[in-house]
Amino acid sequence: MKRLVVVVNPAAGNGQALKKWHQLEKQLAKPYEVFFSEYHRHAVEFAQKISQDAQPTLLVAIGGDGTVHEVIEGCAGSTHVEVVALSAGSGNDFGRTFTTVKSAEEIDLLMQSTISVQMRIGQLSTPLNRAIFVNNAGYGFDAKVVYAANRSIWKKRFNRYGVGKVAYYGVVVKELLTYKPSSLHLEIDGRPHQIPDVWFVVVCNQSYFGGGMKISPQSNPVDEILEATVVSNISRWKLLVLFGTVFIGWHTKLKAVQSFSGTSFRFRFAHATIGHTDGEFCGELLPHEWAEVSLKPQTWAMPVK
Ligand SMILES: Nc1ncnc2c1ncn2[C@@H]1O[C@H](COP(=O)(O)OP(=O)(O)OP(=O)(O)O)[C@@H](O)[C@H]1O
Repeated sequence: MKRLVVVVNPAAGNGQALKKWHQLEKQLAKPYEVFFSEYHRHAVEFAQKISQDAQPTLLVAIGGDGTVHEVIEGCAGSTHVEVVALSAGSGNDFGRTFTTVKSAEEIDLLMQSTISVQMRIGQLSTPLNRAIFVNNAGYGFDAKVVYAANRSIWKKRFNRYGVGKVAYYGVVVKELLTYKPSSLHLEIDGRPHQIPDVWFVVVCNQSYFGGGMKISPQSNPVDEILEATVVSNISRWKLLVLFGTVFIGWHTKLKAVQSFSGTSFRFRFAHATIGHTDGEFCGELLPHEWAEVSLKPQTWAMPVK
């Protein structure tokens, strides 16, 4: 018999996760355990503990991409812990590709199921940092927006009134006006590419990033390859238009957008550039330091109904 454990990030989706949990707990059949994360990466520590027990477990992560990322990181490599999300964040890119649940009935079905699939995890290594990603890892303009938005006092203030996205768009415009593109040296399975004037590079395990933008339409988390999208040599205002076309996947036709596929990526920038994995800040890459991205031999188990 599987054990049911629910992880709730009370901060996710501006309190949406907590609301969804309160609705769910009224319908959920006992027994179950519930855990509330109290700080950044708390859910990693908890999922690690859970995966040390030998008991087969279904872990339901209630939150956004950051919460799902932390839970999967904590139990990566364990075959007896299955992870499924109940999307309650502001972006929820994970749920656009991977299985999610919405109700107690769906959780009940997964509790009875004996089938799960192994999904691959991406891995990012820099001289100072090592991180996993489920959705994508990016460096440049997009990471700068993530970083600035998460620290914006306006986001917190606007969030109180449920309009946090207004602050987010404000950050996008500010970064659009001030971000300085940098040249990129990118190697894919050993093949070198020198690309000047790069706004960002994002390596994807699935298609979506930034809350529904189909940045990498060909990415499929069950294959053995990753795709990198590089946006370069484009004016600030055309970049804004490009972000509009990303939602429908038309950006790949633009000259400023290059797509590459492979199993192992290495890159470095001429200027210090910050990065993210699954929308979580993952540190700065100093000029000429290498970042390496590959598919990790490890996997995480996703339950099947
Ligand atoms: N109790 C807590 N208080 C504040 N932050 C927390 C707490 N628990 C976890 N966190 C952090 O909250 C951050 C945001 O979580 P998450 O990404 O799930 O929500 P979101 O940002 O609303 O959604 P999305 O990433 O889909 O836009 C994560 O970095 C996580 O580490």
